[in-house]
Amino acid sequence: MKSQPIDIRHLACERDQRELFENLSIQLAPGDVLQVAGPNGSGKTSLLRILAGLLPAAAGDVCYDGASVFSGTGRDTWRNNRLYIGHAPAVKGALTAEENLSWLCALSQPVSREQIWQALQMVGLRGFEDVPCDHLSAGQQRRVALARLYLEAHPVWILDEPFTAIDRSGVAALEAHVLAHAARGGIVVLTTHHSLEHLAGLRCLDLGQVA
Ligand SMILES: Nc1ncnc2c1ncn2[C@@H]1O[C@H](COP(=O)(O)OP(=O)(O)OP(=O)(O)O)[C@@H](O)[C@H]1O
Repeated sequence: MKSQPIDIRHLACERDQRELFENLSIQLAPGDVLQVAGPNGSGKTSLLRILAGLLPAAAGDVCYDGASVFSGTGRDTWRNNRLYIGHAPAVKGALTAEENLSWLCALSQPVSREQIWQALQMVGLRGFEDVPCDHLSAGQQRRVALARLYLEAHPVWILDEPFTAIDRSGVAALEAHVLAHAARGGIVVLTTHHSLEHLAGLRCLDLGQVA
């Protein structure tokens, strides 16, 4: 699904009365993959949460298709167009992988059992559909959360540390999926401490140089 442009304008972030960054401006076009980099505590997660609409900005605006994502119909449109996966896998331990995905996806678009099984196969979890998530490893739990990228059709992905606890083949598969999404006109904003320099066309925003 093709994204509309994203315009981040003069954004500022404060946490506990400490300024993390200010006057952050960047435009993202369909096909862009942006890695938000920077040292621990520089505000990468905070920026992604602001973009996702989960944390208020101290100043500035973010526009999607020309409308502010912070209020009114622009906010509703944005919620329908962006998929945020936070740094904690956010799966419920008592529920199976299939039940978690069914529940998570129902918030945006209901999916069939077959679709869920296909997505779990894509992230290497075929055969684990019926296992409660608290019986899965850390990497497997993250794979359950990442299966949403194969199920939901949002043009904008906001991914906080998606590679954490993922093994080498899983990282390669996810990188390929991110590039394929961008090639279809999607936009991906992600944080990671992994080097992604080998990804063609990758853009980088270093918060260590913005503050
Ligand atoms: N819930 C919170 N309440 C108040 N301050 C917070 C909260 N979470 C984070 N902070 C502060 O905001 C700052 C930035 O945190 P953030 O998680 O955005 O950084 P980060 O760049 O993602 O770090 P890391 O690389 O360690 O994941 C930190 O100094 C942290 O203390």
